[in-house]
Amino acid sequence: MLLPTIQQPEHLKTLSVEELVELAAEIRQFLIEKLSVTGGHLASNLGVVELTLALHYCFDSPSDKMIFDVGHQAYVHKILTGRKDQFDTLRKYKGLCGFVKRTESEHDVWEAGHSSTSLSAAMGMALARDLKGGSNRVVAVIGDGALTGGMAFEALNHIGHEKKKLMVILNDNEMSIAPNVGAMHNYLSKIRSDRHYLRAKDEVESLLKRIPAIGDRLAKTAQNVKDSLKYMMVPGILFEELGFTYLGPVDGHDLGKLMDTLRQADNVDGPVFIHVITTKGKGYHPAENDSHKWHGISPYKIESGQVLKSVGNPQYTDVFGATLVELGKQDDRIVAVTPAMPGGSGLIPFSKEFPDRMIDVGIAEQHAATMCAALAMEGMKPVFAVYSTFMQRAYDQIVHDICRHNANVMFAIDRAGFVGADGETHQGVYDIAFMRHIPNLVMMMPKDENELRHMMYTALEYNDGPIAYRYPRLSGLGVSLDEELRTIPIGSWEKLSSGEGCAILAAGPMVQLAETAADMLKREGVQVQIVNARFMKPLDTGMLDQLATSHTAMIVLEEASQAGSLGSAVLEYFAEQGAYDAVVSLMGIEDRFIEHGSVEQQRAEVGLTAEAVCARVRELTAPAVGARNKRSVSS
Ligand SMILES: Cc1ncc(C[n+]2csc(CCOP(=O)(O)OP(=O)(O)O)c2C)c(N)n1
Ligand SMILES: CC(=O)[C@@H](O)[C@H](O)COP(=O)(O)O
Ligand SMILES: [Mg+2]
Repeated sequence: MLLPTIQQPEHLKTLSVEELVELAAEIRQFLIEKLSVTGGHLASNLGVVELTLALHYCFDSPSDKMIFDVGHQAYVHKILTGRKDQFDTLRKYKGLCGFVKRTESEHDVWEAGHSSTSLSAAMGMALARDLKGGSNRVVAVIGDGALTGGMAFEALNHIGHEKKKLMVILNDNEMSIAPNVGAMHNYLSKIRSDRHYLRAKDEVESLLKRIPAIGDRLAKTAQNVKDSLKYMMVPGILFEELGFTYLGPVDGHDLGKLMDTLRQADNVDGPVFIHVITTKGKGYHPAENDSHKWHGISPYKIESGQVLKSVGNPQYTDVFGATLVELGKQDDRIVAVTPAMPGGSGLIPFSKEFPDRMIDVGIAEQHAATMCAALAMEGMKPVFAVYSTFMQRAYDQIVHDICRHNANVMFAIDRAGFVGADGETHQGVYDIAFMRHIPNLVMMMPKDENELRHMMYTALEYNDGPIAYRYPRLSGLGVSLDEELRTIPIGSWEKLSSGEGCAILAAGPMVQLAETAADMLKREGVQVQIVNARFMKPLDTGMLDQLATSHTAMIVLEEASQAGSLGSAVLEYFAEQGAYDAVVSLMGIEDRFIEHGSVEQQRAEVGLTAEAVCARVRELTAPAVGARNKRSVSS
């Protein structure tokens, strides 16, 4: 066994290629075993075992900067940099992060989680190196999916212009999470797969070398022929034309070839684009067979590949997907648009039913948003199906192209709230704050999966501009689903129980949390009012005015950033009304990033628990405090 001897990358340098091959097999087995218990991004990491070994064998991290795009495929990097003993805590609360993490190791030089940032980071690090007179290498590993992200093209354009010495390694496994899409993908496929193309390239190149330099005129012609033939035959001509030296395509599982190519790249004085061909899920049959499913996987049985999914109620996402099919049958104007997340967003059923009305644009949230605006202007009913966290990429397009045009776009915002194991880069906790202040937008969140369906129908029937519904990465409550869908009056909240003293305004899963707290308080003889504050915009100002007089205090309970979300909106309202005696207490997420763990652990960390709600109610309704607070707004 070689793996126990590898504590740091330098331990690799003494190994032979044969030993590295053996080590690669051990690492694969390690990943398959560990992730069968913890879950994680198995397929992506199985695909980069040899590539990561070759990188750490040939180059010298951390002085040489190794940047992993998205960072979900950095488990091998973590194994080789002294963290293999922490893998039992992978993606667990206070355990090993599932992405690159600077606080974990000096070898982790760039964090991500969101895709397509690695090339910009590489350019920044190369620029800084040169300004400081440094000589370290800068290497970015980017997947073919991440390469479809607009930022990557912006960086390629700039890198090719500046011609800084750096390496871009394209890990091309033909997969994003789902099969990759786009013209770039098709171009890469041509390079990847056309054997004749590759053989001809060698023949042409050796022929060209034999053309003797004769007479100026003929030599000029010969050079033109050479250039045009090169244009046809050099596989990565696109990248060459952008100013890179293109190397490849190279077998990403052949350690010898990989190392030769890295050494060749190292001798190039300028930007190099290395096209590496890998198999996502390499070495584990179930993952190779279905790398979409095994991109991010729950714990599983190694022998059978059977996933040990917890049996729960249908996920909100599944209810969204099924309801969209129902609505799609009623209205052929509905077009679903996803930025590379057809599976995660629950759109596979819709794509099967309406293949030409489910559009996967690749990792291109900005493009998706603006395209939806145009679809709406042309009379379609676009559904922008997007994770809250990834929608952050499209803020300007939402303002500039959707809301300013008052385009009738429906936002299906999934993963709203804490997301659990993906942690701080993926928490869906900012979208209320960054959307509710945009003119023309309506925003709502259902208390359960049945209300989600009614909200989807409400959005479809709403023709006055952009409308968003947001829902969590959770199982539903198991409530029965109404056959008949009805519209919900825009801006209407819902009183769920009666009570005096304190009213709890809650949205989404926080309604259930409020109900748990209310049951606990009832045992103390305290009856609180619960309100399903299901519209973030517009607020139900009529109910707010009523509550301000009928109750002594209000708590706004939300799994969102406390700054700028629903609680802020309520405070703003009362301040605008001059209702300074309204006692409003906010319970949301404080001003910091919340790392990976379970959703329950993340809620507990920020005090979103039934016990904390009870304590807040007691505090607000205690006679002395109530009177004192009459004059102020607490939060
Ligand atoms: C901005 C953004 N949108 C969507 C995602 C979700 N996402 C995570 S990994 C991934 C696919 C990445 O494909 P690729 O870069 O080819 O990596 P592979 O897993 O194939 O190695 C996507 C779409 C993301 N991380 N960031
Ligand atoms: C790495 C990445 O961004 C995606 O794989 C993400 O982890 C998917 O999230 P879900 O598991 O919530 O679909
Ligand atoms: Mg890929």
